[in-house]
Amino acid sequence: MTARVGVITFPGTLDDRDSARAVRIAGLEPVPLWHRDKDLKQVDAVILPGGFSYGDYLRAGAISRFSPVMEKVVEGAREGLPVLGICNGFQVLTETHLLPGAMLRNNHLHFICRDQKLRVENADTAWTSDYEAGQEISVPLKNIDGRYVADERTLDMLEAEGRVAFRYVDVNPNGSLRDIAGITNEAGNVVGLMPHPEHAVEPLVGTGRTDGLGFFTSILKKLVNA
Ligand SMILES: NC(=O)CCC(N)C(=O)O
Repeated sequence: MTARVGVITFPGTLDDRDSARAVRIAGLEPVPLWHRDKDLKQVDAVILPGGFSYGDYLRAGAISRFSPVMEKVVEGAREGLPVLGICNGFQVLTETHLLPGAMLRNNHLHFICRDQKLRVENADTAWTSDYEAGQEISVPLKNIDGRYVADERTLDMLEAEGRVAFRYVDVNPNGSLRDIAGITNEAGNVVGLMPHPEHAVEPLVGTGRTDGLGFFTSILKKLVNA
């Protein structure tokens, strides 16, 4: 028996299909969830995919956090449900305060779309256990509101607790403080990052790299082979 991973679609979500595909390639069953769903259909984990939910109006993720499904996501996350927010999904996670900090416009004010090198700093989370700490991976990055910020105290706390899960390597593409590309909550079940692992899971497409697959095999191991 395999585990079921919910993939939420908000109006304006773009990457739900690729996320579901990555889940399937890893050997898990993707379960489509709609932003108006009032329950999570008993899934074992949830992915908030990338895109422009609600057109990024007000602030990216600011309206999605009020979608009915988010009530259950927040409740589940607090009880240990694994949740992964990718790009716009990370923006939603900061807006719901499941993860600290906020995403601002890139410091150069442009949308960027390219492959980006990252270092996996924390390989002990639900979504990164199939990587080695310190491992460098390259996956696509595509956003305009990708600049991670938080106050100094929060940044120091994240560093001290090992909660900076990913850091940009070689170049900081957007002015994110301390080169932060993604973070985790204290328990390691909620992870958010700006780059897109779900777009780098098959050798025949894109750059041919499969560096993003580890996110999905990590959760497979946690849920099925644990
Ligand atoms: N790829 C994405 O998820 C884009 C995210 C986004 N809303 C931004 O431009 O910042």
